[in-house]
Amino acid sequence: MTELALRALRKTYTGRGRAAVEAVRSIDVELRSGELLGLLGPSGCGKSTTLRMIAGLETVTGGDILIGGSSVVALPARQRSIGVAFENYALYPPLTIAENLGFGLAARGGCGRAEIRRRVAEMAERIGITELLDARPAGLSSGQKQRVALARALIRVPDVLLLDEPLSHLDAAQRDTTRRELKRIQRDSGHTAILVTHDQEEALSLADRIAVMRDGEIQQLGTPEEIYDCPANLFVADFVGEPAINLLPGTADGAGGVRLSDSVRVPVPHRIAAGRAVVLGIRPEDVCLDDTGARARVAAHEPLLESGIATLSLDGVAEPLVVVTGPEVRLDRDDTVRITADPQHIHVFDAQTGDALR
Ligand SMILES: Nc1ncnc2c1ncn2[C@@H]1O[C@H](COP(=O)(O)OP(=O)(O)OP(=O)(O)O)[C@@H](O)[C@H]1O
Repeated sequence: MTELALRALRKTYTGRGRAAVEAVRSIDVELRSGELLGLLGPSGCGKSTTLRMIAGLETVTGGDILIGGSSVVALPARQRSIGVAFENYALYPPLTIAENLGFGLAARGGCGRAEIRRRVAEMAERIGITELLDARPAGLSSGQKQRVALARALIRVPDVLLLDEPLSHLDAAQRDTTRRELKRIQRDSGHTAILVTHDQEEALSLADRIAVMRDGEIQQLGTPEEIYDCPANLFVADFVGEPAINLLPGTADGAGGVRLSDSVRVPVPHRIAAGRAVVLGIRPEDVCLDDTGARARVAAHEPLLESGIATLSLDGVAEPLVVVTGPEVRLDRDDTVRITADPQHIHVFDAQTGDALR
C-alpha cells in the first residue's frame, strides 16, 4: 500500500519586488507503508520546503499530496495525521517537557490523563529523557531539545512522520545512539517517514530509499546501495561518498577503455564510441595498491587509525587521485606505487550532460 504520494509537487515563492524562487520544481515520489525515505541534498535544494508542504505549513503551488490515497492539500496542518520533528524544535516554553509531550495527545482527545502519563513516561524512557520530564525547554541543551522534539513527534503515532535534520544538534555519541533508536522506533511502530538531511551518513544508514535533490528537483531516487553504487549523474556521484569520488576527464578509445592522458588508459565496464568526452568516477576505496597495475607517484599520504588516505599523481593527468589505503600501509612523498581498479567499479559519465553512461 502506498501511504504517502507526492505528485508533480511544486512550490514557487513569490514576493513583492523580489524575483520568484522555484524552490520545488516537480517532485514525484511514492512511499510504501512503513518506508523511511531520506531527502538528501545541499543547502537550498528544496528539502525543507517539500517537508513543510507535506506538513501543511506551506501552501503548494501545484501538484498533489496523498496520504493513504486521499489528497490532503486542502486540509489544515492539524487535520493531517502527521508528526513533525523540526530542527528548530518548536517546544512550548511555559510547559514542562512532560506537558510538551502530552500536549498533542490531550489536544486530540480520546486519551485520558492516566493514559497520557503512561505514554509520556514510556516515550521518555525510549528516547532517554526521563530525567528531563519536569524541566522546561529553556533549561535544556540543544541536543536535549532535539530529543524532546523527536519524542513529541513520535508519541502521537501519526500516519506519517516528518523529521527535519533530527540529529543535527546532537554530539557524536548521542547521534549514534539516537540514530539507532530512531531506526528501531520507526521500524517497530511502522511509521511511514521522511527524513530531511544534508548528512549523507545519516541518510545512507537510516533510509530505505534516498531521493537526492538539487535545485528543487530529484536527481536520483533509489536504495542507499543504488545511489552509492550506481549514481545516475555526476552530481549524485560527487555528493554521495566520503572521501569524495575521484572525477577524471578523459576520452573514450572505442575499445573498452578511456584515455586520461597519453600514457594512462583505464579499462571501463563497456565500450563507448571513440572520441567521446567522458568523466570517469572512481571511488577512493575502489582503487587497490598492487604490483601489476598502472604507475602512480605519491603526492601525500595521511595514515589514519583504521585506514589511510593517499593522494596520487598519474602521469600526464592534472587531477589528483585520492585512494583509501590499508592501515598498515606507509608511503612517502614521491614514492612510486602501482594501482588497479576493477573496471566494474568504474563509473563513466558523459562530459557534457553529466549523465551516467551504462
Ligand atoms: N519563505 C521563503 N521565501 C522565499 N524563498 C524561500 C523561502 N523559504 C525558502 N526559500 C528559498 O527556497 C529554496 C529552497 O529552500 P529550502 O529551505 O527548502 O532548502 P533546503 O534544501 O531545506 O536548505 P537547508 O538545508 O539550508 O534548509 C532556497 O533558494 C531558499 O532560499
